[in-house]
Amino acid sequence: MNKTLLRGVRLYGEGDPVDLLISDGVIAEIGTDLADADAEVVDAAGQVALPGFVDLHTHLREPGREDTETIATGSAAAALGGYTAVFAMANTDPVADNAVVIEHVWRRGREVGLVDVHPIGAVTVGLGGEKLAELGTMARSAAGVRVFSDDGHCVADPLIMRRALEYSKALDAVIAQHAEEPRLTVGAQAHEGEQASRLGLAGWPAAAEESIVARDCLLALHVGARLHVCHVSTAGTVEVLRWAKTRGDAIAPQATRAGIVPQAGRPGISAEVTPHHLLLTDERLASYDPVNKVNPPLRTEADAKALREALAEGVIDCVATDHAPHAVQDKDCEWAAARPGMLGLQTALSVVIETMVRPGLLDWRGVARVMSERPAEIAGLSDHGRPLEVGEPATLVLIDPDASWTVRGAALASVAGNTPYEGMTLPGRVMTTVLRGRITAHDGRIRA
Ligand SMILES: NC(=O)N[C@@H](CC(=O)O)C(=O)O
Ligand SMILES: [Zn+2]
Ligand SMILES: [Zn+2]
Repeated sequence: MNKTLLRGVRLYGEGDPVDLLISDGVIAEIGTDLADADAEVVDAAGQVALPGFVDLHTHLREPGREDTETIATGSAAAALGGYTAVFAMANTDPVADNAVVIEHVWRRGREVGLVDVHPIGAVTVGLGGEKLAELGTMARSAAGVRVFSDDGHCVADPLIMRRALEYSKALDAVIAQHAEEPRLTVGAQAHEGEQASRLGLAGWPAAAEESIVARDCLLALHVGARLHVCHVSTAGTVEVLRWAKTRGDAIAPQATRAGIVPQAGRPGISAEVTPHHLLLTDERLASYDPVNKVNPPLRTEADAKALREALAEGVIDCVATDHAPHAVQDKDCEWAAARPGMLGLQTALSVVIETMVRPGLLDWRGVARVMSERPAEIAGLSDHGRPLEVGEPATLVLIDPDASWTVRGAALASVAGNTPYEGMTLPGRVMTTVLRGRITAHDGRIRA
């Protein structure tokens, strides 16, 4: 059966409920009282339909750390979280800095088939920050890489960063930067501020992020290339982005006159925020529980508030999970020895509802924008983040907006269980995820 009838959904949470007939991977009909004898019927009364989510920042850990996540388990977590496409970061072992590793991740993602897995290529060889990786070879591989990042590490050398931006421009790609001036974060354990002083933890100053973001925006504007800022965490970064985006719009014609042709089509400077930086703050560090350790660190309530407002306003373009599974032995240990990172794929939507929808900062159209349309646009995906209209790909998610659930790390699909939301009851539930007409997850279960 290649037909599915979704009954009683509200498109973007707006208007009266409609039925959606999916046939051969596309939305074939939208109307009321639709019927089709051959279709599988999904009763979705009262559920909100949005385009499938796109995560620009996922750590799938394969190859190398399959004891914490695999492409199969990470894809399952993604589908259960409402995602139809994820971008897999390059900090695997071996590093995805060449076409062989890239094509392995790409092929494995397709074999699993629950979500479109797009490998991100490393910017520098071995994430070492010294020598550019062969971006062109990765771009021309079967995976057609269009996002490059050394995430986990900052491309700290300004000349390497400039060259990376120049090459990426020629390849119609984007450089996603983990903005952290490494000289300012040597030994850092927590956001530099009152809480870190109280707890005796070495500080990670906001300026370590903001200085790199400012530098990279200037470089991207100078060469007319595309820059994407990963996991924005401070109010100051929001101010820098606001300035750079305004300047980007203003100087584009001048740049063209000076012979610098800006990369066409997609946004020049873009940025993401994680669900955990929207909801959690360094108040949580008082327990010294490393489940709260993440890079960049949890900041203050004033920062979180600025991030929520910037996301609502569009200064921050999208939500990305930075889903970062870690083994028990790397989390269940003393704070200083623990690895930074938290799970995010299955909790992202609920955290966005809690922090953005409930307080009235975003409506469901806004959720579609920050979790699907904008990330798809930034990465240049043409078949995700599409409007829910007849003839468009049936790549979508159905959400029960009134449900709530209690997070249990052990019950999540990831191999690892390091969720900071353990025991928390969060609003909204992903009911069904559909990828090109195929149901990948339904009612909390994967459909293989
Ligand atoms: N976010 C994290 O704290 N950790 C990430 C790396 C990264 O995103 O910088 C990881 O790979 O574990
Ligand atoms: Zn990072
Ligand atoms: Zn990351």
